[in-house]
Amino acid sequence: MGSLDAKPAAETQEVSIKDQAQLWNIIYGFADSLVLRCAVEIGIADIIKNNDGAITLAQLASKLPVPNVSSDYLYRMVRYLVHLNILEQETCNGGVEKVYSLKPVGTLLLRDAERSMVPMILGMTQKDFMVSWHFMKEGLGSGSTTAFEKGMGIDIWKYLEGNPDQSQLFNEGMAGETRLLTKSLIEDCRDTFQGLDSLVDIGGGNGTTIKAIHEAFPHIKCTLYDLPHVVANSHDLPNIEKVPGDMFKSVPSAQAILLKLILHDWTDDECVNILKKCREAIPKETGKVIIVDVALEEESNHELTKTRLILDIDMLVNTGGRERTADDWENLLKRAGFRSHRIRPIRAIQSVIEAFP
Ligand SMILES: C[S@@+](CC[C@H](N)C(=O)[O-])C[C@H]1O[C@@H](n2cnc3c(N)ncnc32)[C@H](O)[C@@H]1O
Repeated sequence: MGSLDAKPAAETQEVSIKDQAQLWNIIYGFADSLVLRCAVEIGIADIIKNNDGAITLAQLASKLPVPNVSSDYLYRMVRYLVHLNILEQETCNGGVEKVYSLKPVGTLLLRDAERSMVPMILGMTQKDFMVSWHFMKEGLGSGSTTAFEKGMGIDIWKYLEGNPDQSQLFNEGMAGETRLLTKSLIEDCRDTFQGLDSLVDIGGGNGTTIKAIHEAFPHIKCTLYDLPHVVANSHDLPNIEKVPGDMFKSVPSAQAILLKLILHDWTDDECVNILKKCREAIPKETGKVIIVDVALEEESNHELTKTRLILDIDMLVNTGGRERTADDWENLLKRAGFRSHRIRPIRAIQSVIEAFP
């Protein structure tokens, strides 16, 4: 008898309270996102920081930008944030009063912190960006149309082009979210950049990444390349050339090309198209394409696997792209005509994939 036959019928298997609770947690997963959004909207993290790092509920209520705060409502929100490991709760005055401070994750909710995730939280949880998740079923049978397009009637890049405020939030969100990633990229892959004389960051957003690379390696001639409306609103970038354009039409020439969080937005055929253009834009002997994207290990129990799989679903729903396994990368790079490549893990959710023409 095969092992499949050995299993009892599914409906006769024991189901525990724990199983049921697990499903409740999944059903209400959106509560985590939206309690977080509310915490950001009312600025809890900054209020705590500006109160010397610790605050009582009454103090917090008095500093919120909301009239007549209900202390019961606020307490229950704060209690949930403690449970989410965002706030720390301690007691003082002989255990009578509770005092709240920021856990390390909570510091990512500070508005002006270098690695703030506030724009990303506000961007990803705003109503327009949640519509696509309700169109997953329609996306399933759609061929080339994403759930985002099904829900919003327009693809994500056109939507951002027509909504400057959302576009700015998205670009700031990407920049904030990837500051830690860029730090790991620079620190863990110094040898990748050290010998380069020129580098183009394709789809470089508001220029945060290329600016950091230029600061770490000032000898490299750096270029930011992105869609015209994105380049027009990018940071002031001394000594960095800005080139507006469409990577599906052409890419500027350089010794190396950086594709950071780009290929996961596109289908395999679209990636092959982009990668072929990149291969033609770099020198055959000394050139390379530096890809920064997830290298998915589907079977792994690694602590970051869930995050990587969530990002894959995000790509599935919103951009039509995907997160890729080592085999997927190998196939893609072979199809685009690259001679060899190596995947380098860094201290990040993503890895670095160096591809040689
Ligand atoms: C997910 S963001 C990544 C931004 C940045 N590389 C980073 O790591 O934060 C994708 C970027 O690709 C850009 N993009 C989308 N379509 C493009 C195109 N056809 N040509 C050039 N850039 C494009 C977007 O404007 C956006 O800045």
